[in-house]
Amino acid sequence: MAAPPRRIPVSSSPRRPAVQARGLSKVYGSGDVAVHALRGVDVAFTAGEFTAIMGPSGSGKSTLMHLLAGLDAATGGQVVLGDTELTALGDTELTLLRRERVGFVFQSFNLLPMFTALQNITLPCELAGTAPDQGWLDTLIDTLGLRDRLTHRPSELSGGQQQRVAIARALITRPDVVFADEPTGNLDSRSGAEVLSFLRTSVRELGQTIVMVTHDPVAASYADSVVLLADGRIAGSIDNPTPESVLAGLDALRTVNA
Ligand SMILES: Nc1ncnc2c1ncn2[C@@H]1O[C@H](COP(=O)(O)OP(=O)(O)OP(=O)(O)O)[C@@H](O)[C@H]1O
Repeated sequence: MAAPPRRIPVSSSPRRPAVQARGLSKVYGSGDVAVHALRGVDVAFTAGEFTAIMGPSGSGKSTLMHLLAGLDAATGGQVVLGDTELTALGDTELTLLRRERVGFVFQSFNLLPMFTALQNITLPCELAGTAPDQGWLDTLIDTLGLRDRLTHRPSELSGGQQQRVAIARALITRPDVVFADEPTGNLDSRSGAEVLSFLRTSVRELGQTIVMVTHDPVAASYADSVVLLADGRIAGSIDNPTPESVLAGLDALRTVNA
C-alpha cells in the first residue's frame, strides 16, 4: 500500500497556528456545584513550535489540553485545529481526527505491554489501516535512538526508553499537534532531560508541533514559549523561557492571586 502523503513542511508558512482556542469556556457540573474551569480562553499555538502550558493546580491546564485535543467538549467558544473547527464535529469525525491529526504522550507512557517497541510505534498506522511511511519511521527511530531496542517489549525498556517509544508513536502519523501531559513526571532527572531534548529536537529538526502541560520550570525551559494559566484564564506568556523566568512568572501569578 502507498505511504500516506507527507504534510506540507511547517516552515513554508511561518507563524501559522496549529491549534487555537477562541473564547473557550468549560463548566463542569451546574448550579451551586458548577466549576468554571475555563473562562473565555483565547490562545494560539504556533505550528513548528514547542509550547508549555503552566499554572497553579486547578488553573485549567488539563481541561484546556483535553479540549484542544478533542478529548472533551467545550461549554462555549471554539477550538480550531489547522482549519478544522473541532467544536463543530460529531463523535465519529472527532475520533478519526484524533487518530490521524493529533498525537499524545502521557506521563505513564501507555504502551501496550505485549507489543514490541516497533509494534507500539506503528500502532496508529495499524489502527488507521495504512502502512507507515518507511522513511519517516526510520527518521524517528534514529532521532530517538531506538534502533537497537525495536524488538524489546516495554517491560524490557527503561522509563526513558519507553517514553521515547511513546514519542515516536505520537509522531508516526505526522500529526498537526502532539499533546504531552507531564511527559517527564515518571522519569528521573537524567531520563527526563533526555526526553525533553528529543521533544525539542522533533520540533527544531523534524518540524513538529508540541504542546506540553508541566509543573516543572526546568521542563518548561525546553519549550520555545510558556503560556501561563490562572483561574481558567490566560494570565501571560514567556518567550525563550529559562527555569528562572518561569519561576518568576509563576511567583507573580501567586502574588496576584494572593
Ligand atoms: N471532571 C470534572 N468534574 C468536575 N470538576 C472538574 C473536572 N475536571 C476538572 N475539574 C475542575 O476544574 C478545575 C480545573 O481543573 P484542571 O484539571 O483542568 O486543572 P489543572 O491546572 O490541570 O490542575 P492540576 O495542575 O492539579 O492537574 C479544577 O477546579 C478541577 O477541580
